[in-house]
Amino acid sequence: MFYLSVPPNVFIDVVKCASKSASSLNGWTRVIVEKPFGRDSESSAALTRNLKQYLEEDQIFRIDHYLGKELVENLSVLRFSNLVFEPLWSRQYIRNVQLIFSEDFGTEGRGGYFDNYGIIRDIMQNHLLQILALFAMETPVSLDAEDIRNEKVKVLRCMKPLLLDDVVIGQYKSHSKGGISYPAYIDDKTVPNDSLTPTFAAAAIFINNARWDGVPFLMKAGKALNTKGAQIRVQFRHVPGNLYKKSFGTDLDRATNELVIRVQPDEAIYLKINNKMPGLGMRLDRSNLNLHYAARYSKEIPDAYERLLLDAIEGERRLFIRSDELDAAWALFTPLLKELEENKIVPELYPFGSRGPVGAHYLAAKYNVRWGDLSAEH
Ligand SMILES: NC(=O)C1=CN([C@@H]2O[C@H](COP(=O)(O)OP(=O)(O)OC[C@H]3O[C@@H](n4cnc5c(N)ncnc54)[C@H](OP(=O)(O)O)[C@@H]3O)[C@@H](O)[C@H]2O)C=CC1
Ligand SMILES: O=C1O[C@H](COP(=O)(O)O)[C@@H](O)[C@H](O)[C@H]1O
Repeated sequence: MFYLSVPPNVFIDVVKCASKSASSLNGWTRVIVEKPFGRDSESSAALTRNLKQYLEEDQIFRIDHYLGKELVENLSVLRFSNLVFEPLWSRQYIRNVQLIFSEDFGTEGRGGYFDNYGIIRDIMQNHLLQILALFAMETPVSLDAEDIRNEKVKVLRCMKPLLLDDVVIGQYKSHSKGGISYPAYIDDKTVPNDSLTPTFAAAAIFINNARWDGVPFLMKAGKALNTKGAQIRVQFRHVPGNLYKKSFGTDLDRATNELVIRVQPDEAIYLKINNKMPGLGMRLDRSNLNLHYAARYSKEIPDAYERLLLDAIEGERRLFIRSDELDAAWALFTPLLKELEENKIVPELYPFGSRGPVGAHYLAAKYNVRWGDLSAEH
């Protein structure tokens, strides 16, 4: 097994040499490829074409380490093995879904790699989109790798390519707090000082199928923000004819159920519900039904790469990206990326350590959504 932890410009040479001089004669030869799998549809297709000169598709293991994270693996279990969730998993009950990634540090010396890609290619087109595909796909025929990947491809193909109007980009600027000064993205020595590369992006994605028609899937990813984490938030619709409407005042959104899958840190799955506060009066409260992993399990959660490497050794392809999945993913983002770059769209600056550009709030508001991670009681 070869793990290509090398710069992408040497992928093909390494694969060529490995397949000609070091492939197994009587066992198997597999190659794990790290992202970036190209920069857009064309370069990704060229990379696949070149790899396939030397390898069959089933020898190529394209890694997306988010698929190896415990709570991303658990997504299908949650959906397909609990009667209470699957019937609610559609436009009928779900108002919006949010996929949120944040880091509280900047590019810190990795700007050379990052500046050529930006946050949309670094996080959204792969990690967040993969989670979205698993979240939104139809029930697969079985847990077999091909059955699951078939469903992921189908749902990716139902998504509408992203529109510039549904995207906000940002870039962090320097900021001083408590006597400490935090650098701007362009202060990174490996980044050109006129770089327009986004370090933050928010986007609204729609899925053109019977299950999800009209439901906004909002993605948000950023570096140098106020927190580090990754989460999936599912905001359910209002209760029709709610008998307790008066108790919620004018803000009915606060009263809707929300399912939160906290991928990291401090893994948890919790459901926000309304309940009566104990006492003689009738006052309502919001509480969490909480599966908190650290409290429930004493066993350490394996690192995503541990799981994925073990799967590759065992020939299990379920958590690796098939070439048609990759094509479908690039088809969604390539027109947007081209438009951003050709028109030199200027990112909105946000201070290092902040909650990101205000544009992200306007984007959410356009679809009557509030980011769940920014609410007072998230
Ligand atoms: N670092 C990151 O944050 C991220 C990395 N990745 C991907 O992960 C992989 C590894 O990243 P990273 O460790 O940062 O990469 P580096 O650029 O630091 O290179 C990793 C290795 O590649 C070897 N290498 C470089 N050039 C050649 C060459 N011409 N021929 C043979 N070997 C070469 C280097 O060997 P030597 O030390 O001998 O020079 C080094 O061991 C890459 O595919 C990258 O795209 C993806 C996302 C983020
Ligand atoms: O692939 C990448 O992921 C890391 C974040 O991974 P995590 O497991 O620490 O959440 C990100 O920092 C990097 O920019 C990106 O290339």
